[in-house]
Amino acid sequence: MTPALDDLGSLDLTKWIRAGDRLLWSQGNAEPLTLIEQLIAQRSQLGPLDVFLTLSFGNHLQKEHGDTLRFQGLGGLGANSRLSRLGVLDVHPMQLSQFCQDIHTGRFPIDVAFVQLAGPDSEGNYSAGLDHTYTDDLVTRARAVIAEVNTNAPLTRGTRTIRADELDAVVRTDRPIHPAPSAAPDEVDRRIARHVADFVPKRATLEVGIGTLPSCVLDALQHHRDLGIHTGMVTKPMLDLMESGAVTNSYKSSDAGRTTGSSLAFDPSLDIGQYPVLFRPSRQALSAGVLAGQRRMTAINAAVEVDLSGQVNAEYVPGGYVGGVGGLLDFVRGARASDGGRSVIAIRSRTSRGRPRIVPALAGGVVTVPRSDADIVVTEWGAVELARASLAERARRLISIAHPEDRENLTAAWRDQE
Ligand SMILES: CC(=O)SCCNC(=O)CCNC(=O)[C@H](O)C(C)(C)COP(=O)(O)OP(=O)(O)OC[C@H]1O[C@@H](n2cnc3c(N)ncnc32)[C@H](O)[C@@H]1OP(=O)(O)O
Repeated sequence: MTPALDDLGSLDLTKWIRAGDRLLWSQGNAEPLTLIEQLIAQRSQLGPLDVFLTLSFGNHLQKEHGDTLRFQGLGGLGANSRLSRLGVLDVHPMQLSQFCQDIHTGRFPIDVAFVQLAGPDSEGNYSAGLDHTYTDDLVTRARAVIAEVNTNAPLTRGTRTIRADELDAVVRTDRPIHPAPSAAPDEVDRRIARHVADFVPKRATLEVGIGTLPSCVLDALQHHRDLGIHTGMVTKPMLDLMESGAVTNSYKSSDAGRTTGSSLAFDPSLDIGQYPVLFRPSRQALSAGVLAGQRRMTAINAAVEVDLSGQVNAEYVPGGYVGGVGGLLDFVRGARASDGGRSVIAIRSRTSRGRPRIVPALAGGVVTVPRSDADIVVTEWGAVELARASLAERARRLISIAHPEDRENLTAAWRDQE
């Protein structure tokens, strides 16, 4: 029988957490902030703990919490980049599919899980709400599962619901959901989006990464028809395309008629129950066979930088991690293995500080996508295809879409490398 803890005052984490434990919690909009605050408050009573971080939108963790909490994680995704730049985040470079599979099998053991849930439904069961990425794996595998049920989290259709007797403790809250950061697209983003849209074939199944650029790409697909979506995070622009008829999911090879995702970007104006969306754990959604089996799987993702041979860094900038492997390599390889599929890496040619993003050598030598997996690279200056091109041809093509003021330096650097 699950203890009902109606207010946080009755929650004493020392009942469930032991010194040396590894903790993992729901990610993105689903971070259980009440439980995290309680962990921070009680940390000195709990002893040293490994806190494993995935995607975070809030700045709740501070360097000084490192007195007891050892921060580890998949990278500098979202707000975790701050911890990396402060030098207190130990990164595990893992593909998201493998990470979730390893939690599921117990090869990457999690002792204590904090999960944000929605519900209960009319039968008394809970939904993973905004994040199905690894919630099922945590509930199945962790020694202790503590749930924060948020009345603002929507009930979402997953592959299963969570029974009350699978939870060790439940805290209820009506605190607002922490929003994802958002930035308005500018003309450069729109130019990139138009180039990307040219590579989206009829009846393609799309994966679109998160961030300003990918949202802008979705806006550029308004005149397409009968597209499908099989992605990581489901966002409002995707649901808008479902309403307009650009996305029908009719030609998908699996989950036909439904958009497939693993998490939902929270938007208080959305009634997600009205849309045919199925949320699957990432270990299923990112499985190589499922992605390769999709019709014209088209993966569209951002990156930090691309080198002249087509290697992609989506993780690291001088000074720390700002991204991670995430589902990027899973989607790139799945798209390339799919019949008629394409992988598009879309980047602005320079950062906001004028640093080139097409470079002779990647920062810190960090390769997220090997050059043998390169397909299409797009900037605001155009799009080039790298698959089946020689190294010399790749360099020539990539220099042609670099910022015009960087092309001479890049050409000289390439000659030096030859
Ligand atoms: C479930 C799934 O995972 S689905 C698949 C999608 N997931 C992935 O692709 C995982 C890997 N990708 C990512 O993490 C992200 O897409 C990123 C990091 C590559 C890009 O994310 P964005 O939000 O567009 O990053 P953005 O371009 O704003 O860069 C983030 C920071 O790095 C800096 N930066 C970016 N590129 C560079 C560069 N080449 N040199 C120096 N700094 C750079 C930016 O200036 C910015 O810094 P700031 O926060 O101080 O302003």
